[in-house]
Amino acid sequence: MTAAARTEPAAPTVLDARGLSVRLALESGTIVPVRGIDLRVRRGEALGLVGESGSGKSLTMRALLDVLPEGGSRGGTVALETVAADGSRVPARAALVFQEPLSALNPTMRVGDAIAEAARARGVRPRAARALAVDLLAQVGVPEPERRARDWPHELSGGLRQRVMIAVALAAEPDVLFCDEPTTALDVTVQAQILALLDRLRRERGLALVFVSHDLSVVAQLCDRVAVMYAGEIVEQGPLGEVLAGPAHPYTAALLAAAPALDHRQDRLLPIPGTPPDPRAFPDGCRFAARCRFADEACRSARTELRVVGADRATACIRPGAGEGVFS
Ligand SMILES: Nc1ncnc2c1ncn2[C@@H]1O[C@H](COP(=O)(O)OP(=O)(O)OP(=O)(O)O)[C@@H](O)[C@H]1O
Repeated sequence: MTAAARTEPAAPTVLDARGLSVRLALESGTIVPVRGIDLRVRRGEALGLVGESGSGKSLTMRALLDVLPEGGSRGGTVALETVAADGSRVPARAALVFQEPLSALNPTMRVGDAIAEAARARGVRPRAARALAVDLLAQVGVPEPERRARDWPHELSGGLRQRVMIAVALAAEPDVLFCDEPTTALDVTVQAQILALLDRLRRERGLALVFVSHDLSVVAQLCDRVAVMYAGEIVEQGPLGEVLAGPAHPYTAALLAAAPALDHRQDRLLPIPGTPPDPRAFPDGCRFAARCRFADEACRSARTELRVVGADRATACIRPGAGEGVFS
């Protein structure tokens, strides 16, 4: 796989979020851990949403799907629909793949039945749903699919379980597949196989992917575009190759320097010095300023809005490119 753009420019939009924010009502008060998120994903495109733990990736994804935790509400607009050439709008179907399939798969259901159930939820008849389950197991690379369809989730390895989870997701015939750290729990060889599978599915089916990860080098293997999150905001967005070659935000540059080598000799993220701010007390101005070696007074009082810095590229840094080359 390469990071080259593979998406037709004219591919229709399937997901369009504008000014998305998340508000959480907690016992200790209300917080806004995510704000001002603009995201657009086209058919067949893979968008990576990357950032450290706690940056708001999962809440953003849950807000996009309107499945926020208790006490959560979203602001802004989310259009999960395809816009045809004639301008008509058709709702887009979405499915979700999690990090830990064992907790997502029903332990009392054979894996074939779990896939068939997902197909039946969109009206497929029982016999056809069972046949589809075996077919989907084959499509996601599960060997001996007829036999494996009768297995229980706990009988499968982590990699096979993740393939089953992807088959469950595909049974819903999604236009957009949301993946939340789907390979984080897997060893690097199996991780590469699952990424290759997701890449094949999007090419064969025109599936759009929203791929959430803390690991930029994983995102780099799969995605055409990347949105970098920090402290609940997108701080940089653009085509993957361009962002990697010349990060326009010092946080992206720091993430890049901390990312495991693309050859996976290193399997964990090296921490960036300092810690992200608490959503209960986000600072005014640039939220990365306290950890940024280029920050000055202007940064601490600046309005951090994404600014266009090139074709299809945006950064929230008021000095785009300040950290370029310094962290690497
Ligand atoms: N139910 C909740 N109650 C209180 N705070 C929450 C809740 N869910 C998320 N948060 C807070 O919102 C912020 C964003 O969380 P989120 O889970 O979206 O981050 P993330 O980038 O997905 O992190 P991770 O990679 O660890 O999942 C964090 O500071 C988190 O502590």
